[in-house]
Amino acid sequence: MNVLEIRGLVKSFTLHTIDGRTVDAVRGVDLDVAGGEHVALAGSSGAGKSSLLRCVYRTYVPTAGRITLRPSSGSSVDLAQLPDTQVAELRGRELGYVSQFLRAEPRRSVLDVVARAGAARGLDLADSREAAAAALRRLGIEERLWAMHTTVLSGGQKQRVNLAAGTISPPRLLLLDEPVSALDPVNREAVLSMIAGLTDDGVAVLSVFHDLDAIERLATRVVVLEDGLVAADGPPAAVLRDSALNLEVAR
Ligand SMILES: Nc1ncnc2c1ncn2[C@@H]1O[C@H](COP(=O)(O)OP(=O)(O)OP(=O)(O)O)[C@@H](O)[C@H]1O
Repeated sequence: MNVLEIRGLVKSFTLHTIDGRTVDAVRGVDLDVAGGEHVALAGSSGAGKSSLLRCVYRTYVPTAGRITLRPSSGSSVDLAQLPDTQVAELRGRELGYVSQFLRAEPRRSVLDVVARAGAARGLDLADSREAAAAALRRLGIEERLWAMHTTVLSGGQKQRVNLAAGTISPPRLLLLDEPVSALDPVNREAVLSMIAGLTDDGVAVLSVFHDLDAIERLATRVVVLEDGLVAADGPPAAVLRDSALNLEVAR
């Protein structure tokens, strides 16, 4: 069953500082993601991949189109039209987003940051701290780092804390924007297996990886964007080897 159905999605930006010029980042995209499916967005720089993810998470308000999310209970909602307060509620249990950057929280410890994400997903205080500890162990964050402030972590540690927070109590739909870009090979491997496990558990995943190997290993489908439009949609093996699509995915 589809967890996410996007129809006719358009996102345009008006550049007020440059003569009010308009940039059309997403120009009419249709896309479905079912539970237990991992759809990877591919395509060259500026094709609209991150803008599309941000429209689904509603960091960006879409210019036109529908983004239907089927929550675990209750009726479907159109994320494109939903009031901000209801979007905030959905960002708990239903909708998760992990970008390559950890939002700086100067006075919070690593454990707090992850536990707060658990609380936002509806866990009570004790459960959220326990779940945070489990998530940090899963991501290989040593216990000696848990009391530290997130600002002092290395790039790779920050990225793993971010992943721990994003997956502490897996949402129904997980959006990933280059989540392994700062990781060393060992940690990258651990994170890729964890993401594969989430898909096996039925989570719907929509991702951007600038890494062909990660896409081949994790994706059940690849959607190639070109200039804000879908240029291809199919199984990874077929789509990634279609040289005509001129994929600029960094290895
Ligand atoms: N906040 C914004 N304001 C203005 N233009 C934007 C904004 N965000 C994205 N764009 C523009 O939209 C287009 C698509 O950008 P987007 O970041 O979605 O592409 P992408 O496929 O994710 O690229 P990359 O692989 O380089 O991250 C680009 O031309 C970009 O400059």
